[in-house]
Amino acid sequence: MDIQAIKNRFGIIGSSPALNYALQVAVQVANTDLTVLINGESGVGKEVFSQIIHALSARKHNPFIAVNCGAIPEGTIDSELFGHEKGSFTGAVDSRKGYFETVNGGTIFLDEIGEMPLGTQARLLRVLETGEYIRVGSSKVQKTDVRVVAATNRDLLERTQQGKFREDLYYRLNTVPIRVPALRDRKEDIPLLFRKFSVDFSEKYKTPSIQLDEEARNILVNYPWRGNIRELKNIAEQISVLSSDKLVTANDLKRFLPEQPAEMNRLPMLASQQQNGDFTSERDILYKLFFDMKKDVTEVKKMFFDILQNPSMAHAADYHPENHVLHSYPNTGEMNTPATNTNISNAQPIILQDNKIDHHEEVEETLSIADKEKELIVKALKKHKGKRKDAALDLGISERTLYRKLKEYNIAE
Ligand SMILES: Nc1ncnc2c1ncn2[C@@H]1O[C@H](COP(=O)(O)OP(=O)(O)OP(=O)(O)O)[C@@H](O)[C@H]1O
Repeated sequence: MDIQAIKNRFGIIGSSPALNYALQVAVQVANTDLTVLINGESGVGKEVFSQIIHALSARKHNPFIAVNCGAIPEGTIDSELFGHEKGSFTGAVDSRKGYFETVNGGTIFLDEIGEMPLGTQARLLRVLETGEYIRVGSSKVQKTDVRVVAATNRDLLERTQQGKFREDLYYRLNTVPIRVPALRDRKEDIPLLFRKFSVDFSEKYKTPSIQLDEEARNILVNYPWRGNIRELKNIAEQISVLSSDKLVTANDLKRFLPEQPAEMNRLPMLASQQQNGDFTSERDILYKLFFDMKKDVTEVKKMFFDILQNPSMAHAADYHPENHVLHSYPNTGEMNTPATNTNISNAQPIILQDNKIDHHEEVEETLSIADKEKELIVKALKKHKGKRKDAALDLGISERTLYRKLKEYNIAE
């Protein structure tokens, strides 16, 4: 089948040889029942390969399901994949079919296979080799006919050496490997993707499509894109929404790229516009408002932390919110500070009008909730030697939420 037709059908942008080769392999292998292991960094677009393989196979009229092994807690993954019997564990009030049962005849895409617990790997190996599986809490062997396409952004061979991934399963899965190249290894695709996303977002947000000047284009092409296409798409969306000037210069672009201070990344246009004291659209004002509100939330959070650490500060006389001017918003003109004086690029720390407690220095460090959250996540993972389950427990969030946040903040483990 023609590769260009595949690209059109699945919305795949790019013409680099490495991408074309990966697509060629996917097309060739689709109509066999071979197990496929898709390899590539996070955000390179592995999932669409599994869809292509299913759609071009004889199973195309049967179910396809994508399961993210990294997002399912260890305690429930066996039951989700293979089902369980009533009463097999606390909370199993009914028996339930697993995906290998419901997808019988179709394809299962097991994303983040490297995160699969060892016990589940044993069950998976069995189903791959014999088509047999057993529901959790049952002793009855059942049969299924499911094709497995797996994906990982990890070095699975290294995981086998660490004892975290079964070697026999690795070789079983790796029957046909497909390597989806990182964006930095297919630089020629970057401008094409950016253009496509810019057009998509201009339609979505009903704004004129953004364009890059030559210098900006060079920066875009040479940026490392550790979050790959997902990151490029996010940046294109941010610029589409936030940039008032539709011809984006190198300086404009740099403000969006993560090497720059986080605050500037999020609100680049406001910073430049405010130098003129001139807000030109309602949306700009809204963004400014959100930004100020976010700072205030940070401040309130900090107050609580301070109170928790030092309960004596909680006495009414010390903390009456009405005594504190947290911030002023630009929209009403009723606040203490006129909008035009509020310059984000020179954003002053929020100073509580409280003469007993001076938060000045600490507040400067904690302007962004996102940065703080990211820092805590990295700390927790380090503390628990990369064990997501323990890190999530320590952070007081679910593994699923932790997983989402790792993606959101592009945290490599
Ligand atoms: N070639 C492409 N053309 C256009 N959009 C793409 C392309 N490849 C991926 N995308 C888009 O990039 C985003 C990331 O893709 P996807 O989720 O498939 O990556 P992934 O490699 O599976 O990531 P992860 O390993 O984190 O699961 C998606 O929004 C997807 O639609």
